[in-house]
Amino acid sequence: MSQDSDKHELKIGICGLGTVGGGTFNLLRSKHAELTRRVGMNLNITHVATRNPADSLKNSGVKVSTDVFAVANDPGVDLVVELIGGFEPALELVLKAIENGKHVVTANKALIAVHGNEIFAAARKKGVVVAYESAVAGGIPIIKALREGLAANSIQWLAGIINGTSNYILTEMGENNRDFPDVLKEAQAKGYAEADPTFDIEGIDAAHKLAILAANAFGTGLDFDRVYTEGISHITTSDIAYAEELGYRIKHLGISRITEQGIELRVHPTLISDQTLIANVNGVMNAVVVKGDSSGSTLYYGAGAGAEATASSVVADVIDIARSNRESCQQALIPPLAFDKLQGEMRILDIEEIESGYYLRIPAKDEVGVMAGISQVLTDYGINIEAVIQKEPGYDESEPNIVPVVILTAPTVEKNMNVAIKAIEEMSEVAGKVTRIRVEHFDGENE
Ligand SMILES: NC(=O)c1ccc[n+]([C@@H]2O[C@H](COP(=O)([O-])OP(=O)(O)OC[C@H]3O[C@@H](n4cnc5c(N)ncnc54)[C@H](O)[C@@H]3O)[C@@H](O)[C@H]2O)c1
Ligand SMILES: N[C@@H](CCO)C(=O)O
Ligand code: NA
Repeated sequence: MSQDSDKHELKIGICGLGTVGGGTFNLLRSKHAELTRRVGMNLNITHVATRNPADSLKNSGVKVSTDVFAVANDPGVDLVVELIGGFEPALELVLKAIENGKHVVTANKALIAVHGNEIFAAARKKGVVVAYESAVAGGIPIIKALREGLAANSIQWLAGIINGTSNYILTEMGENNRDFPDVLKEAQAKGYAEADPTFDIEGIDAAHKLAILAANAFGTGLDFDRVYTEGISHITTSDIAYAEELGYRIKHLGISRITEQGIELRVHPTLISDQTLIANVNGVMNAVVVKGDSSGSTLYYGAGAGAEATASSVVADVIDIARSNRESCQQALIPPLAFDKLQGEMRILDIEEIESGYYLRIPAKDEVGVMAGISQVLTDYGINIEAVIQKEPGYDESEPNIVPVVILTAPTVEKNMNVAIKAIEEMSEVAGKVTRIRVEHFDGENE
């Protein structure tokens, strides 16, 4: 850490100068004078590590390495900003920085969700901070809101659009009827997607972020392995159109809720009423609704990805650390997670135990009595039908002999719905797999 002589300077090392690293470098440099005035401390980039150093770095006065460990081992660095992404060498790098007594700021949700328990234990031992605001919902200060703004609440549930790439794809499919691969390519070109875009479209990135949100909201450990994870790759433009006909939008949501039975941790496409605020969050924007027992429901909205928005959160973490250094706080302003002691073992519910409404799209054959048969199966399992759409044969051009039947059900336990779906698929009048999308109504979301 800094010597007394330079305690008014925070020496920053940045590892990785891609989308977020480049944005962070530019933000810290372009706002240097203003940030110094606000924080009362020089936020100086002293060392960067990048694979292919740009010529413009040569005369920048910043030390440049190609090896990220040169930054973690540099005595002229107080704080390491990890923006290389992935697990290796990011984990080793972060642990090395901590071992060397340096604070860490990272945007790497995969790393925090999967290895956070180990990283925070090491940081606690060394008395350094590991901050990760930029890892969840890009530019939205959601970690700060949970940790500070809502600190007096018991959180009852949270739900969010927390993957910008998926939201961008669903929005473009719905509004402009565009093809999935085409929109994904565009999201990649804009720097929104992960290095491996299956993380975005299969829900893994959202599951990383949900694990981090839930740990902050409910004081649990990081339980990424227990997050039920489903992506958007099976959603069709027809599903989006049918949902709209019924007054709903399809959004990829991360949901965590405390129930009497345990805690829900799940990410999946979800039908939500088009009258809710969150249903109208489009493009790369993210939004998180948090229901506190005192605050009621609160909504946080902003850009979920992109160089500048994400850099805003990286630099906010740098500023928090600078302030806690400057004020010689006894305790770091940013604790490892929201709670010093984790809540006792809280049972994480299996997806089969969760109750929700369902949207079912059933590929029926054009035969007499098919609708009566489907209704009978649902009645047999005690599942109420709330709405039905039945189209004429050939409505869906890709399946000319099929009569699509779309049903919205009242809430039921998933285990019950699984057996009902199996029974429907076994009907001779049904031609294939049933598409199922969960439906949610959040109490108080629009208050
Ligand atoms: N792009 C976003 O909008 C966004 C938003 C929030 C969080 N994140 C997270 O931020 C991190 C960085 O994402 P990005 O979009 O900036 O990725 P990126 O691919 O644009 O940048 C990563 C950079 O790190 C460099 N790098 C990787 N390994 C290295 C190594 N061993 N040594 C030196 N350089 C190395 C790469 O060459 C690249 O320039 C990831 O963890 C990502 O999940 C990204
Ligand atoms: N790939 C992520 C980046 C922001 O975390 C997304 O699309 O949301
Ligand atoms: Na954030």
